[in-house]
Amino acid sequence: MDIHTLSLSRLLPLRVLSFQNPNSSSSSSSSRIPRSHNNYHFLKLSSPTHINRVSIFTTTPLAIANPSPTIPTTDDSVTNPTLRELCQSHVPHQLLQRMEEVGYVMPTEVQKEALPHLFSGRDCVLHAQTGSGKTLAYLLLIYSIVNTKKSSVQAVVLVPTRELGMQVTKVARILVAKPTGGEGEQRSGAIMALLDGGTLRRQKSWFKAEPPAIVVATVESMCLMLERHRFSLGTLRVMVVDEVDFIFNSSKQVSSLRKILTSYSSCNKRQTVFASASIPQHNRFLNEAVQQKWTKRDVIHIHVNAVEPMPSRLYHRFVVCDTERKLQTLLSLIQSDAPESGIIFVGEQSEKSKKTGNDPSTSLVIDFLKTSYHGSLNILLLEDDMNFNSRAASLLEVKKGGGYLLVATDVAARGVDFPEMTHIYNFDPPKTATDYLHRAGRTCRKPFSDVNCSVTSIIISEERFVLQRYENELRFVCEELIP
Ligand SMILES: Nc1ncnc2c1ncn2[C@@H]1O[C@H](COP(=O)(O)OP(=O)(O)OP(=O)(O)O)[C@@H](O)[C@H]1O
Repeated sequence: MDIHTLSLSRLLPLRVLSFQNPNSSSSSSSSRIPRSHNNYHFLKLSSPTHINRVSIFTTTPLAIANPSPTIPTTDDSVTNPTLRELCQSHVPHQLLQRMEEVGYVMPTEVQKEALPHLFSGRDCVLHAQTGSGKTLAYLLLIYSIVNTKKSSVQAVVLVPTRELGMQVTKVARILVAKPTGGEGEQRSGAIMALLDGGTLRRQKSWFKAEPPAIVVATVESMCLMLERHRFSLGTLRVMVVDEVDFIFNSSKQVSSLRKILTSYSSCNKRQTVFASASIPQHNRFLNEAVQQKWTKRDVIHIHVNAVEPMPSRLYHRFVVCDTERKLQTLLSLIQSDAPESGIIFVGEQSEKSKKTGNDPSTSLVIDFLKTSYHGSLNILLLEDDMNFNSRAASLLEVKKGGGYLLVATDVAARGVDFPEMTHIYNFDPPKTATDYLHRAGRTCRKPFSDVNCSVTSIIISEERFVLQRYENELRFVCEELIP
């Protein structure tokens, strides 16, 4: 078996290995961890104090990361290429212009490592931090392959939620919009979002009359289209599965995804990309991908920042209180933090709790904030049980920019980009370390920014050990806030 794993932080020469103690007065640690809050003081460290944070900076590409040997050079365009330089002979000129206009000039780490492999036709598993720019990496591959003027489906992006689908579609459309002063126009309808919900029927007939070049679809919608023979994968050149671990873990989606991948495996001339910030047991996954022929044998695993799966500008805190004090504690935190925008994650209501007629946590939090919070942030809700129009309306508000507090279930935890987000609150604890990672990853999403963001878990004392497990697994340190 010929699977290549490029775990950059393991393979690259480690440039800096720094151990920082938040009690030290070094400027780097103090700039990272704000020390004073109106109502809270950091009094206690929850983990051993001798190793507080391990930051590993891996900025030099290794020869092994490239398909051809690296020739040592002092030329900056080789060691530090721009996105234009990486994409030059692959992506249409107009799109490069547009990309720069939008603000994508320098590649993020995962883009720098992945794009040469993607352009060379290799199947790839993109495994990199939340907010590290995986979406742009696979969209650039798609635009290097498809002819948007042609009426046949050449690329499919599969996503687990409608919200993520809307976002990917938006970025895909922004990239092919006419650049200022540029020439030519894209075929309208070259990109289609095939997401569950109201417009699906209309889209199906449109799909038949004039197939789009690129389809962004939820797994279930795509499976339905295939089963009803409204669509075949025969013309496909590239398939991307975003948040792949989530889909494989979802009892609702996994069998549909397997059907799609099995059907796709018989296509010729195909390229496959899987993406996520978390791919537990990735070696097993890669083996299965090859065995099931979802990918070619030389699939490449691009693992960026394997040691530090969450952005290093993110700092983690927790506060312990009684269940009855949780809402009040949340309010105090919001008042002292004064977030630009924040998400309050709450657990999904169990079937049992629904049957007994209890209110879901989301309603409790929303109702409490609407009566008790008197700040300027707009209070919004996003949860599974909302109808599609209300979900879309909340997302639209969020996408207008900062200035909101979004009360959400984990439906908002995967892939959705909230660039203005500065604070995450876990009102209910995440169920797994992976859930923690994706919730926390909704902040710090401006790749080249140095703004600090925080994630705060409000827990009862019995939940402390669960958080400790997440700290060990994800290798971060959580500080206790004492009210
Ligand atoms: N090269 C770049 N330069 C500047 N900004 C970028 C670049 N690439 C991506 N971004 C921005 O970074 C943010 C995060 O990107 P993106 O949503 O693709 O991350 P991701 O890796 O898919 O995250 P997740 O794992 O959470 O899905 C977006 O706002 C995007 O516009």
